[in-house]
Amino acid sequence: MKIVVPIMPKSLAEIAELDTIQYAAADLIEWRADFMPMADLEQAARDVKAQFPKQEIIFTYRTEDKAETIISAEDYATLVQQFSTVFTYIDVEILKFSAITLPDNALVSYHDFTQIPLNLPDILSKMAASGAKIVKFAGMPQKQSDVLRLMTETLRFSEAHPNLTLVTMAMGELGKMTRVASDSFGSSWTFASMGATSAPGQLSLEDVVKIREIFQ
Ligand SMILES: O=C1C[C@@](O)(C(=O)O)C[C@@H](O)[C@@H]1O
Repeated sequence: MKIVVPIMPKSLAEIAELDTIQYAAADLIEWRADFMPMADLEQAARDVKAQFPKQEIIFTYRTEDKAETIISAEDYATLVQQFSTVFTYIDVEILKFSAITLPDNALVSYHDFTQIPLNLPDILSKMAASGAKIVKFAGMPQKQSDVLRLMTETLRFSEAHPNLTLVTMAMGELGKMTRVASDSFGSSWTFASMGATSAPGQLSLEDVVKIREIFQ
């Protein structure tokens, strides 16, 4: 299981202040660009790359969880085109922006902040049908059986699509175990935090590293 650590800088100054040595154990860095003013994104992209010269970086402009992130489909598509060539992977909310032309390094994602939907297999199938090589789902369980269902459906889907990199997690307190047990149910990556979390239930990078050492 690869460990992804999100960074969520709100300004160029915050990028400059990042203590990047602390991120050494991360296999991948996720730059959550949606916290930055749009006008600073180009410069910020250069600065983020300079801060993490040796690590693979995912560019993510999340719109699903923020009512205030209002972006037109055209502007979102422009962002995807512009930054897909700059970073290792680019997160694309494909079910929301379905008209988009996916770049080769797209990682398609869908989030449900209220539930683990009963049609999770359909959601995964739709995302896989986009042709992306990496498919990610994060949902909010309401009960323990939701967590088990996410794990069961993930395992089933990963076995049916062995060439796909599948990434799933249950958010919140109930879902914490999915963040350390990814390998055992067919999810390839887990997201861990450094300081502030970018989603409820994320464990710290330090804790995930420890747990991974015990499991391996
Ligand atoms: O898609 C994900 C997963 C995530 O929502 C999580 O639950 O850890 C955190 C986000 O930063 C990332 O883009």
